Amino acid sequence: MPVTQFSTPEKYTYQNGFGSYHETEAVEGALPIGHNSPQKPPYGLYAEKLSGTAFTAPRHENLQSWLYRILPASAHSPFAPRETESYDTNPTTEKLHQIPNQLRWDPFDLDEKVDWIHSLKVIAGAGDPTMKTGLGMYIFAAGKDMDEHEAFYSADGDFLIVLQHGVLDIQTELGRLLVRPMEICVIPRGVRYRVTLPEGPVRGYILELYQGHFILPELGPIGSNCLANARDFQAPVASFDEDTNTPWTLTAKFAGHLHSAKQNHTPFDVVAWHGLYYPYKYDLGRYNTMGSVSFDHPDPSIYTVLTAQSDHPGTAIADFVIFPPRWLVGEDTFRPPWYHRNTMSEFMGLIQGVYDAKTGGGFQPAGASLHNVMSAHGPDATTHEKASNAELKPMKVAEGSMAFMFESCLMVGVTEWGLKKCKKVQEDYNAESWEPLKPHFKRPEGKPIRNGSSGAEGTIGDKSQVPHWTS
Ligand SMILES: O=C(O)Cc1cc(O)ccc1O
Ligand SMILES: [Fe+2]
Repeated sequence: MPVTQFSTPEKYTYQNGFGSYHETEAVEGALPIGHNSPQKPPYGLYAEKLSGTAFTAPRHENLQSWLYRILPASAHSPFAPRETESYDTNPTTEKLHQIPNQLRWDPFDLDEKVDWIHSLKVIAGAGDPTMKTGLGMYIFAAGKDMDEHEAFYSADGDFLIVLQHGVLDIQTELGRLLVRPMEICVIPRGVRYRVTLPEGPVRGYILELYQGHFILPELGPIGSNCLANARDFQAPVASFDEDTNTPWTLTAKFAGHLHSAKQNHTPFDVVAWHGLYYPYKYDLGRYNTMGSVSFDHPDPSIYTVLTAQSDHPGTAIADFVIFPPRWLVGEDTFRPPWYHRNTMSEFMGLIQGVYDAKTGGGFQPAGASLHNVMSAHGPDATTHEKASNAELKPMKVAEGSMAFMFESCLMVGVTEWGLKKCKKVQEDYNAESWEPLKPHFKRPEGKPIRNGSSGAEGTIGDKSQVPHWTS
């Protein structure tokens, strides 16, 4: 797939690299040299540290940045609870429905009436932000800019934002990010930002990671490149406003609830910063997709963009996986995903196009599905019929399409909103997808039926079973 080439408006300048130590100054000389916290930082700025990991986290995990700003982040009034009755994104305080059903949702509606903060609806989750465990999955749909003088942060986790519709202009303390169709971004815990909508309503999905941070997946035998390449991740450069005489509201999401404080200066006053803890974005069109060039359908882990590992290596609290346009060439292969049950839970969404495992029409852009721990799933009957009879020439699939998956080792509960209030759950998901599957088994004539007997016959060494391309 050709790499997307967006031209970037001047206001948005980026520095490239995932996990890179970045430094940036909007005014030359604003970054102290050699020091982090001189007695008097340059130009009368305050030095402030923003820690995304414990001070003592091992070096390879340690994430922090030094900010040089006009006033420190602490210069605000005490927080007061806000909309406490109506606003709750904490999966432990809302009743979660733990159900083994396969679930699928119709496309979520755009909502012109709400701003970014009030657009966040938890659909499913596991764990607890107060214990820094687990994750929350959100649908967002907003149609209004945040108030001109309001900034937001989540103390609960890192936001991985998967945009499905529209454009997000995100002014963060560390600089500006313009997130466009087919781009994703990550806003780390605590980073303050304001979202405006230059092209009208927006919609998408969010994974909030209550524990740890995203990293790039290991490449193993693939080698040192491919999948999402580090150089394609873009962090903002420092950009600041000078405003110490305007009332601002600072709104925090803390344990799933909103709290607001007042301050008389802009939070976007960081003149320079350096470090490893910053927001970033990534264009999914740059993903270098790998696949089988011989036979069989590989595990979808080969499509991982970002992963957040549990304490057990290889087992993710959250994998962000995409299904980009790609060539399928497998010989004698059922090419769509196999039927399966997974110890991991799989939440899927569709940014655009048609997902190649669900060609029956029920999985639509802006919709979603959840196949929880051990909930059986796989191609719908329409897809099975097509794929098991298709001529196996090289074929480009998912052209113009982008499905994705949030995969987690945790069993995820579905919120009251997700199961009922949103009114998008498809009652006929199973009836449309798998119940129409027909048995094709034909008992071979003249062959003995073993049924547990200790017959010695087998296929090992039977030349007629060897695939034609190896014989
Ligand atoms: O269930 C799904 O559609 C996601 C998925 C895709 C794939 O190619 C292999 C396994 C898998 O869970
Ligand atoms: Fe699956």
